[in-house]
Amino acid sequence: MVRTSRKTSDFRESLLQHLTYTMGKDPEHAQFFDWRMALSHAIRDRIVDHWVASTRETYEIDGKRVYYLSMEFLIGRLLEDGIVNLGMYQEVQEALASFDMDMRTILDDEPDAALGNGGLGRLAACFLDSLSTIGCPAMGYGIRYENGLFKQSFVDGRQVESPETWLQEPHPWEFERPEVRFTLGFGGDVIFENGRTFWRPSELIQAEAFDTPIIGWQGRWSNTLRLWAGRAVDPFDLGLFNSGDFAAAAEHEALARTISRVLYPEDSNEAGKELRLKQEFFFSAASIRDILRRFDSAHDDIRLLPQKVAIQLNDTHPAIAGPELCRILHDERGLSFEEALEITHGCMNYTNHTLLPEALERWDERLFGRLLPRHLQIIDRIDDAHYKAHPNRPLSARSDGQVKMGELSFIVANKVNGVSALHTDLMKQTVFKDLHALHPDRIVNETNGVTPRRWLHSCNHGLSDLITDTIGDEWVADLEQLQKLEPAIEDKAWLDRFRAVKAANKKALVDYVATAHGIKLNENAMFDIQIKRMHEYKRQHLNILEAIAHWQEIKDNPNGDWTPRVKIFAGKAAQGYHFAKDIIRLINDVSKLVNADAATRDYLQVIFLPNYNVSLAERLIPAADLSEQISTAGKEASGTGNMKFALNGALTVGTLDGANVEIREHVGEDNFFLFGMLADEVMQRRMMHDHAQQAIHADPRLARALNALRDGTFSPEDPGRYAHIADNLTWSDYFLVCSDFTDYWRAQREVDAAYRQPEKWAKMAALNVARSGWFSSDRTIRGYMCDIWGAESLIPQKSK
Ligand SMILES: CCc1ccc([C@H](C)CC(=O)N[C@@H]2O[C@H](CO)[C@@H](O)[C@H](O)[C@H]2O)cc1
Repeated sequence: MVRTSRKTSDFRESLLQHLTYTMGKDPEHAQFFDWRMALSHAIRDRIVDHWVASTRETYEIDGKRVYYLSMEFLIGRLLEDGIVNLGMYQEVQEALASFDMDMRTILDDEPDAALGNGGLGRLAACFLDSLSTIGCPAMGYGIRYENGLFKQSFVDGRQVESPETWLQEPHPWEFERPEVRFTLGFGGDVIFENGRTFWRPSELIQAEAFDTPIIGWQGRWSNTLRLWAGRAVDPFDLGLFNSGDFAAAAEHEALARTISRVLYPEDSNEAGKELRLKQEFFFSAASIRDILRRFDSAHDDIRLLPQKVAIQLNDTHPAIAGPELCRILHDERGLSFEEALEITHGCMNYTNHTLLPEALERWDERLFGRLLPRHLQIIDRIDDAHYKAHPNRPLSARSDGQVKMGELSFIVANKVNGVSALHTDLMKQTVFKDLHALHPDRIVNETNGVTPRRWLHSCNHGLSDLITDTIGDEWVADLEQLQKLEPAIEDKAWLDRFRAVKAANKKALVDYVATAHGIKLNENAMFDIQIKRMHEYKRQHLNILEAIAHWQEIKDNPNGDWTPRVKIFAGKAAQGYHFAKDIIRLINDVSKLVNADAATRDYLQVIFLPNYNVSLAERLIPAADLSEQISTAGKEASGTGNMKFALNGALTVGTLDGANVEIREHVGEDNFFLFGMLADEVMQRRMMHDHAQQAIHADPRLARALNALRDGTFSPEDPGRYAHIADNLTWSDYFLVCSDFTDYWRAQREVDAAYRQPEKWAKMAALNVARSGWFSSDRTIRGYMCDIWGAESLIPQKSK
């Protein structure tokens, strides 16, 4: 690929250069794809300069490096992120306009990198943006899935999944690193020879690195995201090919690629599948090898490792990295086991993201022992060492025929953290109660955050410009400056501009939904949005039950003084999670009936948008009036969507769960619609065997709504379709939908009343914006740097 000059100062020229020499097209014949690729390369050129400089500086300063190991990075699109972080939005817009190209059209041509399921994966992506913006030398390690999270479409209201083949077209944001390959093993046996123990794996595979630069705000620093792809040790067997067995000849390559072929779509139910464990070991072991190779290249005393390396385990999925580091230090480098474990302990840290029992990884020891025989032995020795240190409290990672990755991560880790204040407290009181008693200083809290670059500055230009006009633009990298907006909120003219911004965002969403789905939404209605993975603890079924009861009330009194609402849902259900899929179908069936109901549709519309992903969230959140954060208290570890909505001027109707608690503390209880039982009340209520029947008996609205599920109102062609949902809610209702219904209804009516006072509502919404600065992932990362990693920023910090 010959290029005369790599980068001209004039961006338009650089764009044209790449269209011509990188894409081999002239403006007259170029497709959107060609323009996007040319634009991506022109932006990438400018990012690479910062990347190379940051990488060189990291080596020179040789400070502590952070390694963030995650099975998921829910990145979304990267082009606009690069343009915005380089501060080139205007310049790019003009350059494209000079070729009569619309920037939005080009940006929307990019596929999402959907390498994650939900909260955990998106948090990892926000963290990468903040690590670079702060200038903390760090590297993300993960898997380069050829297929991201499945595409969702609806057939007769049912979720249908199809492969997400984001890599079928060239991906301009990655650099293949053929020189960075590690050979890894599985299976085999453990042999003991002249005093040393060796693992002799029976199956070998290679991990090849693909690097993506992660540029920070104003391009002051750029870190690397290194994703591993499976490759065969010997990809092609010529002998088999010549014998005509063509498939067998290429089998090794196909088998090797299987390991990085697809993301497991479960987001809170451990599959326990062998391939999943192989994926976890594959990327963890390759990352440990790469970390040691880099350390060895600049240091010759491995005992220094904890001073130079901090590893963060994003949940238990990479937990095997602990025993793997131990194995290498002991088996290969000859350190005593005690010393190997001490060094490992000094480097490793673990973040827990869920208390759901079904989401805690517990591997069958036979499967584990067959795949990783030496690691099982190492884990036993880790348990022995822990037992020796705490003989009176036998707590082990391996027990009852299982390898418990939560316990293993806790025992190996230096610091363990939860992701919201409530969640961290519940960790100490429940899943890690015994271990916390043994290690009272190990658990710390680091409440989640979101990057204000993508989730305000980039996705909500109207609000971003209004804020910058009012307080300058330093807020983008110092979000707590939003507080400076508070005086302006008292100014009617300012509030009118704030309201106009929200109205414009709602109009834009109405146009998008009309174009993409042919549905005309009432833009003057309240936009009430619940977008997140489908799960019973997130209670999308409580939301739709309230909508049904509301619809029934409007039908009773169509001329009543109702507050018009549009209820918007979006979210994927794991393939095997049938109850969640049935809730999707119910919402689509309710939507079909209610939206066609002439008597009520001016007051209530319901819509379920397909294929929820990062890019759709960037469209929906700026247009939201109401944010639904209605999980059963004690179940949502934190939530991060809740933060994005508050930051974009939506009011929250929510329970005291996860980070809702801290959002309400920051924005003020008058600016938050609270309902529902507290976490400890939930435990109490669940003790009652008939808690749901009692609730139904006490609330005729609830009873009537449930009857509509049973009598086929929403499925006349198949009346019994939703009886099982009504039965579940009546006879088990583990997530207390019925017991919280009445209070939820009460809160929603308060929401209606508040929305009918536009000034009051706008003030409450603007105060949510002004007081959400603390929920920046920059604040969260500074917490990790200080409390857990002991890492420093390598770029001069702006003086306060
Ligand atoms: C093994 C299957 C599996 C896969 C993913 C997970 C994740 C931990 C689930 C997840 O995404 N948890 C969410 O993490 C967010 C970031 O901390 C929190 O804000 C959410 O509350 C939490 O549900 C559990 C189990």
